[in-house]
Amino acid sequence: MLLLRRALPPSTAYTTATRRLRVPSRISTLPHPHRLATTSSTTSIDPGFVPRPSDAQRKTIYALSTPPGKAGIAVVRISGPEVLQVWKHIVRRAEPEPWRMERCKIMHPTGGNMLDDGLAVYFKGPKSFTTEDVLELHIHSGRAIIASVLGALSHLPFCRPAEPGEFTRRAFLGGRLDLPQVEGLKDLIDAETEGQRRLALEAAGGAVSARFEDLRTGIIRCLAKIEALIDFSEGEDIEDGVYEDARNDATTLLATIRSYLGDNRRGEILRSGVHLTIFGPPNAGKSSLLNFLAQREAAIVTPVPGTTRDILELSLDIGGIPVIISDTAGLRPTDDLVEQIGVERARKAIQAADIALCVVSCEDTDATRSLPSAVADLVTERTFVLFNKSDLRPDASDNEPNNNNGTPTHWWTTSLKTGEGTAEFLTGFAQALKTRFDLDLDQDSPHTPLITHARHRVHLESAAGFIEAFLETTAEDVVIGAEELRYAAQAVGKVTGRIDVEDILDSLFRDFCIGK
Ligand SMILES: Nc1nc2c(ncn2[C@@H]2O[C@H](COP(=O)(O)OP(=O)(O)OP(=O)(O)O)[C@@H](O)[C@H]2O)c(=O)[nH]1
Ligand SMILES: [Mg+2]
Repeated sequence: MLLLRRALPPSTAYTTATRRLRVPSRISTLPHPHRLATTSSTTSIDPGFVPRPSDAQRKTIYALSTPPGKAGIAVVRISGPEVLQVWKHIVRRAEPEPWRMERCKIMHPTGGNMLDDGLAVYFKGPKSFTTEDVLELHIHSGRAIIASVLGALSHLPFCRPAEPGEFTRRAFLGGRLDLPQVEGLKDLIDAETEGQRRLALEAAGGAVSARFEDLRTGIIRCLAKIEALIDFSEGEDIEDGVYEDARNDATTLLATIRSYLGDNRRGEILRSGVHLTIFGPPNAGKSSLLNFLAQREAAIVTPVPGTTRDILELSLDIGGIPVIISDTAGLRPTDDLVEQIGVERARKAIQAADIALCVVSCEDTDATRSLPSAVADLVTERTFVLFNKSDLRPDASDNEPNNNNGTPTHWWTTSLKTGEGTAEFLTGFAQALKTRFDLDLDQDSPHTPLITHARHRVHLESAAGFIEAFLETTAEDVVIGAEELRYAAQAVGKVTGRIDVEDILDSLFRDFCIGK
């Protein structure tokens, strides 16, 4: 049996621990929009109503939720405590049956004229997107119809137009979404490639939050063991090896966090795009390659070496991966001031890139495929190489590139003029990108990167720092150790917006096995 030395007198230790656990900024205790004060008088639509409530008082918001313009359907979303009043004045029917779509006439609340013949569905809170009462009006999408319906809603004194993102903000405040889900929802709407869609869907669905929450729960379990040591007075016994258990758990948690942090920024890259810089000697076909990838004449191509001077950037989808490609000036010594600046910019772009693709003309290499001196030092085993203009050197070998800095792992031979080798290049290049960034888009969630936003990384870094600090403490300093773990849990909780550990601690303490 391990007998514990108390770090503080019993009463002090208990109150200190209890007080520390009460984190006042608990998100879930924020006033729920349903509980915000509204008065029955604000529901009046008497035109002579004085005074009109301020925007801040008008809790029912409305907005067009679909893009404006001509289309089959537009959806106007209304959320807040006065939704049933909106129904009464706009749809003019008896109370709606929740979650059931109803065909209805959309009427002007004061004018009495019909605005459109559409559909309406009422989502009774909290089973709605915002957790408030929500009404969706499905109307025909045309500028005049949309304007008339939004104009009609503006006549209701208890309604106001929603601020950007306000529906999602209410969903967050109502506890319907946490921060990674909010980020995921935004990323999902912004997603332009398959990879981005999958990543964002996972976050929006709550899987990312669940993984962060597992991590946080793990830290709190560890903390619970340390708190147990603090709370037992001298002479009381507790299971053997609790402190060692906590240290082992903390070591495992630290390794897990470190493995998330050492992900080569896969999630951030997949979300925001791989930065790829095309470089090489002048006239090798760099701009031709950019145009081939973009499937349009984005860059000027001429037989004159030194055509490209500045950096030209394009965003493309290559095999489901978002890629931001930069075409650069050909690298060569030059007296031309403008070209010198272009070459300098090219060098900086190579350094800043996640990946670089060196384009070399087959004419500029020999049978051993030595790379031209202007680029040789910039090509390493992490650079991809494209030998272009194979039509001009039908005898060109298929050998690997020969370089002083290490042999590139991926290279291809093409003629962008005849199209020879371009299909193999495209497939191989997309695969090489996936391999390089470990982005296997065909795999299911266990492979999905956890960190997709810089703020996730910041909070995980600080959690790792606190766990390391805990591991540096000894059994004599359990109170300080507990504090470090509590900070670590809070740091992870900041990712999801959950920073209160008390609820989990309570339940863990209840279940915690104490050998007495
Ligand atoms: N024969 C042949 N010509 C090509 C091929 N690819 C590009 N070209 C030509 O090579 C010339 C230079 O192409 P660019 O794409 O402008 O080359 P670049 O590397 O961007 O050149 P700079 O911008 O001057 O550095 C143009 O006349 C292209 O039409 C190819 O595969 N075969
Ligand atoms: Mg060019």
